[in-house]
Amino acid sequence: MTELLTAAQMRAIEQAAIESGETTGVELMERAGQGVVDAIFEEWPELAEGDQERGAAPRPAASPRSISAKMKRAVVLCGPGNNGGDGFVVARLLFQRGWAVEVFLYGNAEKLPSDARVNFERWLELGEVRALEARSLDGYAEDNPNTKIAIDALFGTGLSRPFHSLAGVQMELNYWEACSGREGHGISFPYVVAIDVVSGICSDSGKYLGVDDNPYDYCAMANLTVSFHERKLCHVLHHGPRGSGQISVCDLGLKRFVRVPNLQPNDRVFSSDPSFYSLSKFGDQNKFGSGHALILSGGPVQTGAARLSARGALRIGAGLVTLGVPLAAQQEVAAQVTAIMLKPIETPDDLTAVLQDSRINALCLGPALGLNRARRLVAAALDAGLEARPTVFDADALSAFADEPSALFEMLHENCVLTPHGGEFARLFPDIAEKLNAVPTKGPAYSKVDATRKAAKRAGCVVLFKGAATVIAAPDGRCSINSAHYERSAPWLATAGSGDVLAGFITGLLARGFSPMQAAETAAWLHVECALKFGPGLIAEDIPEQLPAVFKDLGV
Ligand SMILES: NC(=O)C1=CN([C@@H]2O[C@H](COP(=O)(O)OP(=O)(O)OC[C@H]3O[C@@H](n4cnc5c(N)ncnc54)[C@H](OP(=O)(O)O)[C@@H]3O)[C@@H](O)[C@H]2O)[C@@H](O)CC1
Ligand SMILES: [K+]
Repeated sequence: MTELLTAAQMRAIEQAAIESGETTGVELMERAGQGVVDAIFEEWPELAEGDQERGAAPRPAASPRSISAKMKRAVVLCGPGNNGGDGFVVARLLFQRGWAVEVFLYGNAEKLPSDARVNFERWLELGEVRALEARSLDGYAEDNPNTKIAIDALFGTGLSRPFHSLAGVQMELNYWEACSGREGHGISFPYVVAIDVVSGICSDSGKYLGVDDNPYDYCAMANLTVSFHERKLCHVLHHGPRGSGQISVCDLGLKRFVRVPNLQPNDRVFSSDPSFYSLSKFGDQNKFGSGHALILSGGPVQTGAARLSARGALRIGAGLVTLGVPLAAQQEVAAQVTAIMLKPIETPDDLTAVLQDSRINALCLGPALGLNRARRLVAAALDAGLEARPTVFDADALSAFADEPSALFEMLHENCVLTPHGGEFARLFPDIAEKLNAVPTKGPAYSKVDATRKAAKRAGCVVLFKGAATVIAAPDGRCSINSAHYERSAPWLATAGSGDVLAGFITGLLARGFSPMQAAETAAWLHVECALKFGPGLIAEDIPEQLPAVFKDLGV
C-alpha cells in the first residue's frame, strides 16, 4: 500500500529530516528540482536529445543575444513560497543543460522563504526574473515557438486561500496543455509540468480554492505533475486528478523519517490495494469453509439488482450464496439463477427464522429492496438478539432511513459496511455532505477523506463512499482510497447495476472471513480491476465474469 499525504504530514516529515541533521532544506530543494528535471526527461526522452552541458559553474546572465532561436526553451513560473524555490532550481538545471530559460516570479522576492531565496539568488547569477502578471503568457508560445516546457512552480502544499489574480495565466497553461505535442503553423506548444501540486488546488482536498468559475471543472492544467516523496491526497481527490495530468513521484530520500510522532497510524491514508494472499483458497476447504452469504431481494420485477449482487458474491468466492426472495418473486428469480439458492423471505419473522442458521455468516441488504421492505428487514437483520453478522447496507437500505438516519445508526454494529454513493451519503449524513459540498474559502479545505471518516465514526462501522475516488473509512480513523484515475481510469464502471455488484463483492469477502475494512478495500480494488480487464462496452453483468481472469493475473 502506498501512502497519500496531507500537507501537514509532508511538512512534518521534511521537518524531521532537517532536524535529524542529515539534510538541509536547501539540499531537499535541490533534490526536488533535480527530480522534476529527471521526470521530464523520463516522460519525454526526446527533449533530452542534443543537450550540451554548460557546466555547473555560474555563468554570466544569459542575455537575449546569447539565446539562439534554435535553443530549446523553458518558461518557469515561480510563486512566493518553496514551490517557487523548486522552480528556480529547475530553471538553473535546465539552463546548465544548454536550454534558454525564462523565469517569472509571482510575489515579492524580498519575502521569499530562506531556501527559495537561496535558489532565487543562484538563478540571478544566470538569468533575469520578470514579474508574473495576469497577461504575461498571452501570445508567449507563438512568440517563442521553441518553448518545450512550462513549469508551474506557483503554489504547492502551501496554498492557503483562493487564488484568482492569475486566471489569465491559468487559461494559457490550459491551452498549452491541450495543444502540447502537436505542431501547428510552425508552433509547438510546450508541455506543462506542475511541481508537487497543480496550482490553485488545495493539496489536502483536491478542491479548487476559488470562489468564481472553476477551471478544473472542465480542464487539465498540466501534462505531468511531479509529487515529492509520496502522492498527496489532492492527486486522487476531487478536481486533482483532472487537473494534474499524469503523476510522477520523486523520491527525496525521506523514507526513514515517516515515523515522526505526529503521524499516528489512524491519521494516515493509504491507497487501497488488496492483500492478495488471502484471496487464495486451499485444497482442504469445503464450501462451508468459504462462508454462506444471504442477499435480500426486492419484489417482482425488482430482483435484478440482488441477482447481480449474488453473482458477485459467488464469483468472489463465497462458498454458498442464497437470495432471500418474497413469494411473489420466487418464480422470476428461480428462472434466472442456477448455482445461487433461494429462500422465501417475505417478512421480518421469515428473516429471523432463516438467520437461526449460524452457517449464514454474511448479509447484504439494499439493492432494489424497496424502501418499505428495506426498513422492516434492516431492523430484523440487526436484531440485537441475533449474532452480529457482517452485513452490507447499500441503496434502499440506506435511503429507507433518510428521514431518521439516527434510527439506523443506533442499530448498526462494528461488523457492518455502508456503501453510499453521493446521493445516499447526503441523505444519511446531510450536515457532513453540506460541509463537503461547500465552496472552500481557505485551505486545507474539508475533503472526502474528512467526510468519510466523520461518517464512519457517527455510524460506528465502515463506510465506503463511492466515486471515481472511493474513500473507505473505519470508526477508528483508518482510511484508504481506491482511486480509479490515471492508468486505473475506469469510466465504463459508471453503469447501472455496477454498485450492486460491488455490494455483492464485499458480502462475498465478508462471508469468506475478511474483516469489514479489508473486504471493502479489496472489493473496491477488484471492482476497478474487472472494469479495466473488460474495457469499453462494460455493463454490470460483465463485472463478476472478469474475476476469474483478474484472479489468474494475480496468481490467486
Ligand atoms: N515539504 C518538503 O519536504 C519539501 C517541499 N518542497 C516544496 O515546498 C512546497 C511547499 O512550500 P511552502 O510551504 O512554502 O508553500 P507554497 O505552496 O510554495 O506557497 C506558500 C506561499 O504562498 C502564499 N500563498 C498561499 N496562498 C496564496 C494565495 N492564494 N495568493 C497568494 N499567496 C498565497 C503563502 O503566503 P502566506 O499564506 O504565508 O501568507 C506562502 O508565501 C512544496 O509544495 C514543494 O514544492 C520541496 O522544496 C522539497 C521538500
Ligand atoms: K505547482
